[in-house]
Amino acid sequence: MGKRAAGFVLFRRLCGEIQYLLLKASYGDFHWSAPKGHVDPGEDDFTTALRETKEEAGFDEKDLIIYRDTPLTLNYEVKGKPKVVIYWLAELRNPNQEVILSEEHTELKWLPKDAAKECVGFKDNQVMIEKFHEMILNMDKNRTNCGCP
Ligand SMILES: Nc1ncnc2c1ncn2[C@@H]1O[C@H](COP(=O)(O)OP(=O)(O)OP(=O)(O)OP(=O)(O)OP(=O)(O)OC[C@H]2O[C@@H](n3cnc4c(N)ncnc43)[C@H](O)[C@@H]2O)[C@@H](O)[C@H]1O
Repeated sequence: MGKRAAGFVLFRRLCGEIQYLLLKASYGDFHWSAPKGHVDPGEDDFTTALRETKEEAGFDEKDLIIYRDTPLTLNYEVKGKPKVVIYWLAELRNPNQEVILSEEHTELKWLPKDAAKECVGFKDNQVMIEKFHEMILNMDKNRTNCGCP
C-alpha cells in the first residue's frame, strides 16, 4: 500500500509580491515542502490538510482563504513505494501572521514563485507551483475586469 498525504500551498501578498511558504524538514534529507502530512485512517484529505497546516505552521482554517475546488495532486515514490500528495491553494488572510513551526521543521521561508520552485527542487512540485501561480494571476485579472466600480 502506498502513502497518502495532503496539505496546502500557502501564499501571502506582501508589499505587492506573492510569496509561498516553505518549511525545511528536520529529518531525512532535510527537504523543503509546503505544509502537509500523512492522511490518518478514516480521515478525509481536506481534514488532513487543515490538521497538518495547524500542526506544522500554526494556521487555522479561519486564517486562510482556501481555493477548495482546484486541488492538485503529486505522485512520486518514497523508498520504492508510491506516494500521493493532494495540495490545495490557500492565501494567508493576514500576511504578517507569524508561522509557528513544529519539531518536524527547523526553518521557514516565504519565497516568490521562482525562488520557491528552486527551493523545492522536484520538477512536479515546480510545475504545481507554476500552475497555482497562474491561477492566482488569472483570479486577480478577472477581479480587475469585473466591471465593479
Ligand atoms: N523520512 C523521515 N525520517 C524520520 N522521520 C520522519 C520522516 N518523514 C516523516 N517523519 C516523521 O513522521 C512523523 C509523521 O509525520 P506526518 O507529517 O504525519 O506524516 P508523513 O507522511 O511522514 O508526512 P509527510 O508526507 O509530510 O512526510 P515527509 O516529509 O517525509 O514527506 P515528503 O513526501 O515531503 O518527503 C519524503 C521523501 O520524498 C522526497 N520528495 C519530496 N517531494 C518529492 C517529489 N515531488 N518527487 C520525488 N521525491 C520527493 C523528499 O526529499 C524525501 O526524501 C513526524 O513526526 C515526522 O517528523
